[in-house]
Amino acid sequence: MDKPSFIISPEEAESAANQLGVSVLQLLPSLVNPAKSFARPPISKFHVGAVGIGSSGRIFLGVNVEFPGLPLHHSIHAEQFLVTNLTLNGERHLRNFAVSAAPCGHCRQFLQEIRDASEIRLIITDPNATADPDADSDGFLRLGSILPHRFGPEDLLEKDFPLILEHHDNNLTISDLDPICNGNTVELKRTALAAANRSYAPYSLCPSGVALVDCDGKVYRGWYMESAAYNPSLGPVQAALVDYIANGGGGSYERIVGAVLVEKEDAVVRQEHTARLLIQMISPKCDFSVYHCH
Ligand SMILES: O=c1ccn([C@H]2C[C@H](O)[C@@H](CO)O2)c(=O)[nH]1
Ligand SMILES: [Zn+2]
Repeated sequence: MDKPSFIISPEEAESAANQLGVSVLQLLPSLVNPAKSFARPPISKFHVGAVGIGSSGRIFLGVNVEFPGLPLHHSIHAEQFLVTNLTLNGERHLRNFAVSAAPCGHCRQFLQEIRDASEIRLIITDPNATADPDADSDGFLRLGSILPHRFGPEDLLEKDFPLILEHHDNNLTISDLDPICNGNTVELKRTALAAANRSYAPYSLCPSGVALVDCDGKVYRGWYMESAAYNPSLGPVQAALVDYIANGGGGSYERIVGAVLVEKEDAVVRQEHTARLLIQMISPKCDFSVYHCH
């Protein structure tokens, strides 16, 4: 593969694995280094790459992203980027992933939102990582073995509640969706509403979605995703930036010229102020509007 993209089709994965004489599973660790080169860590300069395979056979990449000028908790971890990439592309399950460094506690926790999280297998490609006696013969470890005694969705939700990668529709609407405003705003508003409808906010019941448009008129979107442990939750602007980084051709954030957030008016968890702060910091001239849904 000359230019690794953030998604690799099952056919491409198969042919790359054949060329290297390895299985598709063994291909994952070999994609971690190329993935690392797409990370955006201007604060730490520490590049993290995560490469996972979904139940469809597609391979997804994740990288870490940091935002100078803002507190560190705005950062996107590579594993969170990977989960966002999976959900934005309708992938229903993550079975195996490779990652350049041991996943931090926050990521181990965020991954708990995936059904049967303990059964997800991972391999840490850092050559300094200590060999784990619990690893399978192919070197992969179960997430459950590095996060025992888990706190997760089943502590707070009904057993069959749809989890982060599973289909759900929040059935949100905006009463005056198409008032007289220019076409661009209508499209962004519709996209942000559709994103909010896919938001995973089972703990606060405050879903939200963001649409971004770049200077070429290309639209990106992302939705808020919560963690049972609250703090590892990922904001809707971060999720939309995952789409921008994965599909925007690698440009700077200043190319983002418009942003729309859709959230509930009476939300107990509101994104508006944080979203404005982040967007203003990364693209000061970006136009930002908020619409309320019901
Ligand atoms: O599990 C982890 C641990 C750290 N990082 C990132 C966050 C930050 O950008 C940098 C330094 O912590 O590495 C990840 O992406 N995943
Ligand atoms: Zn992490």
